[in-house]
Amino acid sequence: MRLRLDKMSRIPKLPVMTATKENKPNLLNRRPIPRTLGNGLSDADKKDLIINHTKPVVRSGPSTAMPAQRLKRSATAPSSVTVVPKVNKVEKKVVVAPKIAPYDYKARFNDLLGKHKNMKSEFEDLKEKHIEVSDSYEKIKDSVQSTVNERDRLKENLLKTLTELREKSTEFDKLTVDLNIQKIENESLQRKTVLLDEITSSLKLKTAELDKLQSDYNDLSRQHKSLKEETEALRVLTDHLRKISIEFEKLQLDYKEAQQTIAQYKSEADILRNILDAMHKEQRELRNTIQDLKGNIRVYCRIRPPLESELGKPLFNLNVLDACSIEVEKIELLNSARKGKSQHAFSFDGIFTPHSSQEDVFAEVSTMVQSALDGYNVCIFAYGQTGSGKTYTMEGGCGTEQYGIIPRAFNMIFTCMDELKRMGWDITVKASFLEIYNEVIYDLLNSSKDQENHEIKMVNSKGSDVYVSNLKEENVKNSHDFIRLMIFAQRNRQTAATLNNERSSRSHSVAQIKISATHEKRKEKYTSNLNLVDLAGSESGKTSQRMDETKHINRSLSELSKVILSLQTNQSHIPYRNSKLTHLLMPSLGGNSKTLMLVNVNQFDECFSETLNSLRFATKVNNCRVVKAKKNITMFDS
Ligand SMILES: Nc1ncnc2c1ncn2[C@@H]1O[C@H](COP(=O)(O)OP(=O)(O)OP(=O)(O)O)[C@@H](O)[C@H]1O
Repeated sequence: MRLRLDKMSRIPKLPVMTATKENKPNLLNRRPIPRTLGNGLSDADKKDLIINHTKPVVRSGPSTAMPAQRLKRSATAPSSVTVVPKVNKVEKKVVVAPKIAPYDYKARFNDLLGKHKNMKSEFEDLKEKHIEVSDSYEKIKDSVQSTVNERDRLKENLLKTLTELREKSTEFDKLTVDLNIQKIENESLQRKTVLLDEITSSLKLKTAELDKLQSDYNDLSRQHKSLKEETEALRVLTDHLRKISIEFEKLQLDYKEAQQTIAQYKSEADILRNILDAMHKEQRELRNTIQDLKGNIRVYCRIRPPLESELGKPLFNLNVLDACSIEVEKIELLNSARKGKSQHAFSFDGIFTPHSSQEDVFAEVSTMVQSALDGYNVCIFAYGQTGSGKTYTMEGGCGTEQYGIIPRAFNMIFTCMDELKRMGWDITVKASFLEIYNEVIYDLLNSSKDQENHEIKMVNSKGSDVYVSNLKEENVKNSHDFIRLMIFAQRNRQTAATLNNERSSRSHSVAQIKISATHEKRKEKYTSNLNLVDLAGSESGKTSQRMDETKHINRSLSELSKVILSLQTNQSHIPYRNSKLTHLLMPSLGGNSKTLMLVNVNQFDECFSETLNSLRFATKVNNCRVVKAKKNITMFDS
């Protein structure tokens, strides 16, 4: 904008022309051009010329002079008018006529005629010239007219341009003024902008400062508020403290008294703890003495009730004579080989009738579990023919009420462990599950098909303890852990049974629990093994369809019976190693252990002979009284 204005300012200002009469351009003021002949002759001149020619004129010389008036007029003619071509001067030959006598009229007439003739020709020339001049005049007139028109148009254009120029100039002036004003305003605005910028930046600084101050203020107010609250709380606390300090002083007195009382109680508690320990010891010893008196091999008989599906089956007579004796009786049909009555009485450490619950059974067995906790090796096994209730007795059914000896033993161990821990014992429990099938050991905690080779090996050179190589042994922290492991082992056993047609009935299943206890204070420690065995069905070869398995079972069961008999008769050599089962149970069957056998029987007529066999075997075992069991307890140095 400024650039444009600058450019405009360079245009020279034109004088402002007002259309007054005086100021009008000369073009307008010019007088009309007088109509003249081409050489500037007026009509009067032409008349003069004709008259003069009619008069005899005596001329001293060729007359070239134009009439003065005509010359004068020519001089005033505007210079701008197109130059009119000069009229050729009529060249007049001055002929000096001979003097004619005044009387010679004829001569004079002839002379006049001559003159007339000359004049006429002259006139004709002039006339031609007049026409010529008239033509050129007309041309000039036209040209003048067009020039005038052109001039008028130009004039008009000029006027228009001038007006426009004047308008533009006025506008330009205005714009210049506006520009100057704008410039001034701009400068002032710039100054104001700079000022405003400065003010803005200073305002920003101030705002930031204000914000900081505000946040500081907020912080301070918060602090003030919290301080106020704290002060209030402190005041309350101080009041409270004052009260407490009064109470504290009282309490201090009470505390001193209490300390004295506690010291007194402590010494009494120590005495009591010692008494309790002694009592525990005595109780344990008494319990074990009772067990010793009862015998370290104890045998119980459990009679299984018929299941709903078996209610129609014929039963033989089974009379429970007292808490420890039963009588079985079968009346043989008259046409059978053995006619007559077959009656047999048996005595054991206890009899569990078909009405005895799992709890009843465990109540008797629990003393054995307690012995394991006291540091004795214990072996509990269920013996009997297939389907007599061995697995039910050892493992049980669904639900806690149906729990058998194994889960109940574990629950008891963990309950007692808490008490033992309170008494200063640190106890760890490990469990493993195995199966002996056809004299081969299978790890029931290993679900892989390819089982490793498991061998029974000595723990030490004394040969008092054994272990099974490559057998998984799980640390058990609580009874849930144990139940989980037991279910896992049961599933593995069932899978093997499905693959190997009723294998579970034909294999011995052993749950091994290893208890390790340490009493740091007393420097006592012991380990004990609790073997819970579900033996294979004890069918005789005659009734069994599967001879191979039966042979193995019967061999291991007869080896078990041999071991028990050797123990009974105090033999120097006990044939533990003759079967995997006796070898494995060696630490729990020897002199340093307690054994409990549950002989399971059922009352079906068809099972009479097998029942008799089982009861006879159990009687043999029951008659066996091994030497007094020894605790595994030892002392250790810290
Ligand atoms: N005391 C009992 N009360 C109720 N049901 C019982 C009892 N004893 C056993 N049973 C039931 O009898 C059936 C056979 O028992 P179980 O499987 O324990 O016999 P088993 O001797 O272990 O047989 P196997 O040698 O084939 O393993 C099972 O259904 C079991 O639940």
